[in-house]
Amino acid sequence: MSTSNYSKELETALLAVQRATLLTKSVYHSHAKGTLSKSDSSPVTIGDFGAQALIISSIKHIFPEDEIVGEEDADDLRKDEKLREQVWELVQAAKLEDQDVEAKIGGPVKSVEDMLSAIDGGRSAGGRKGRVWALDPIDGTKGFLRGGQYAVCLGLLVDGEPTVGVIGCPNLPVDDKEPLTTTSGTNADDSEGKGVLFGAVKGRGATSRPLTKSGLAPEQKISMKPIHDITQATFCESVEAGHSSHSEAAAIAQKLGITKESVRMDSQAKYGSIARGAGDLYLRLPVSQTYEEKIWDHAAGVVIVQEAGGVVTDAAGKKLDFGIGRTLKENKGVIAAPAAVHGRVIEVVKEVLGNKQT
Ligand SMILES: Nc1ncnc2c1ncn2[C@@H]1O[C@H](COP(=O)(O)O)[C@@H](OP(=O)(O)O)[C@H]1O
Ligand SMILES: [Mg+2]
Ligand SMILES: [Mg+2]
Ligand SMILES: [Mg+2]
Repeated sequence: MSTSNYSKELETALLAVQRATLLTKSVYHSHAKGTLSKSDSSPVTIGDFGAQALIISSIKHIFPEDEIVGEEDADDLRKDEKLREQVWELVQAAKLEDQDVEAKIGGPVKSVEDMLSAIDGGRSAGGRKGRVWALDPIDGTKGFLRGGQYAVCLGLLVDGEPTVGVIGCPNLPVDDKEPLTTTSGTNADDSEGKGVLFGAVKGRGATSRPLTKSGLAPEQKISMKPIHDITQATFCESVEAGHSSHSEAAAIAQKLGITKESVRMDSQAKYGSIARGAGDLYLRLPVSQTYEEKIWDHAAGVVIVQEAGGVVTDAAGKKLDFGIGRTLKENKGVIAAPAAVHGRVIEVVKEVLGNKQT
């Protein structure tokens, strides 16, 4: 393994994600989001395709040997000319203002064919060996469509280990200390002055900075809030009850003595929010016994939370295994908490899930 400190990977990921958020923000504000239904009946928009094209094009330019596991592929765009043209317009329009900064991530995507092959560059099967990027061009697509939180997420796995993580959250406040409330995830207006970019490298800590339209803003260190009394904790969960069981989360919170209402928010904005100390715990409790969590839904968030002083495991307390392929098929659920209380939270999760654990 190389002795790299991953600063080039981090800078590339931060700028590529920042550029992609310019595209997603423009779609967020438009009425026509070009929504399609995928084979698993989940939604995808022109924003998802466009962001994936921009980010993979940057990675391919700077790190041509790396593997990429991206959520989307270009099949629908190859079939549908109107959709393809819509995405191409977005991709051409999304430019960082400073050309020198834009050049650092490979400059503009040059043609429609380059755009399609970039999107299809995310078809890697993943695996245990070498360098694999995990990309979620829009995480929380349902939140994106609803007007809630969403995130652009990019992680680098090295030999299966989450090593670099970047998350862009256009609808979160810039201020790390703004506490989460039950409305944090709703009616987000994506206005100027909002939006945060999280970054972390394994062993080097986690940071946040405001999203900009050009070069990177100055960063600040972030860390999880120390918990002195778990009954005062704030926990986050999915808005979608079909992604994480709300009733089991409520039962776990009650057993822990937590009285505050949960904060429901879409996307990996949950990982960023607890990493910066705006919330404390993230509970994702499996609803279906067959669903396999996707590596792109967690890779970036895991590095950021770990580097901010947290521990992330599945609902049984097992380490998440990112080295098996495109999914976390050996894990069920996800629990993220400050290191000091993670063990206690897992005890209670096991009590509540009880005989449901396999
Ligand atoms: N049955 C299920 N259980 C858990 N996660 C699911 C799920 N069906 C879809 N998801 C994932 O949940 C992600 C959103 O997470 P959250 O609920 O925290 O916002 C989706 O990401 P996308 O929006 O990128 O497709 C999708 O991959
Ligand atoms: Mg999706
Ligand atoms: Mg996702
Ligand atoms: Mg997605």
